[in-house]
Amino acid sequence: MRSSPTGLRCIASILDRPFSAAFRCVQAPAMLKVSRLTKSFKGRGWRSHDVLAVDDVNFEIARGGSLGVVGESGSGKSTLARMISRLIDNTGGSIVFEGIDIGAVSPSSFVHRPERRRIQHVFQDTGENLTPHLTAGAAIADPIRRLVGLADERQIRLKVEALATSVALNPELLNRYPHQLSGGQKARVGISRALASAPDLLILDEPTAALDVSVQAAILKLLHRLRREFGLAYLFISHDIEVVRLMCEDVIIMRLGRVVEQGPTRQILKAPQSDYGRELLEAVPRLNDRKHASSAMIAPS
Ligand SMILES: Nc1ncnc2c1ncn2[C@@H]1O[C@H](COP(=O)(O)OP(=O)(O)OP(=O)(O)O)[C@@H](O)[C@H]1O
Repeated sequence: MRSSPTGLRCIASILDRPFSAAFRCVQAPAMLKVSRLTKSFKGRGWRSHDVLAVDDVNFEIARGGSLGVVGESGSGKSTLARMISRLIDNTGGSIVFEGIDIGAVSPSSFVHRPERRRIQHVFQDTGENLTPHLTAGAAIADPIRRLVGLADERQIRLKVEALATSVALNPELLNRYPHQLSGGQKARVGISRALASAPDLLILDEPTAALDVSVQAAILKLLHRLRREFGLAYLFISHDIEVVRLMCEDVIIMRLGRVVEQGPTRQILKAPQSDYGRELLEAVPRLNDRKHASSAMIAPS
């Protein structure tokens, strides 16, 4: 469920202040540098043509930094995220992570690279994507075996319990199957899985889109705390510009594959320079502005 204007006010009051304020003054060298990144999907079938899903995108994320990506449906946000996680190949440009152009590594080779465990992708509806026949504990143990290489069952169990504790998931729930967990509990399992390999960068693709507002606020709070505790950097994709306002120091606004606005979130949201940026913001209510309460969200998928 998407957050309503009331929900946004509720989240803001729960959070007290934008998470991003705590991190704003820290300037660190780029951990991730994306340059001229492009993805074109080949057209298939009669009268179809290629789709330029991401077109010449450039940005940097510092260690521990956070970049929000907003834009209407089909603007290329998920494609951008999937290229950085190396789930799909780019057709042009570079993705330099800690000095290595991982954009030159094919997705099939990337699974064997040391960078694989350092960049983790949290999918939209992460909890809904859990394997039905694996308990929560088994789902969290999977990346510990696969990516961390732990084989000792006792050590794995201890690590699973520590991860569950770090995301405030009661360890008693680890024996349950996904259908026996709430949406928020499943989201916590999904986030634990992403944290299992001690990543430096989390790619969060609409991580709270499927959750209702109070659960959304709890998960956003959790993500904020994890970022501070583990020094994580976030690439945070959202339709919800208010969530990005709360979570990210920097933002890019995408339209038709291109970046139309880019810079510090506070600055961009206060004074967007492009027509599209202005349109987007006009469609979003201020947290305490009842006048615009009916048009809360950026166009949904
Ligand atoms: N595998 C694919 N083959 C062909 N075209 C694709 C493929 N994946 C995405 N596209 C196209 O690329 C464009 C960008 O899609 P993408 O999913 O990245 O947008 P998005 O901004 O994440 O949208 P949403 O917010 O709805 O998830 C769209 O026009 C989409 O139809």
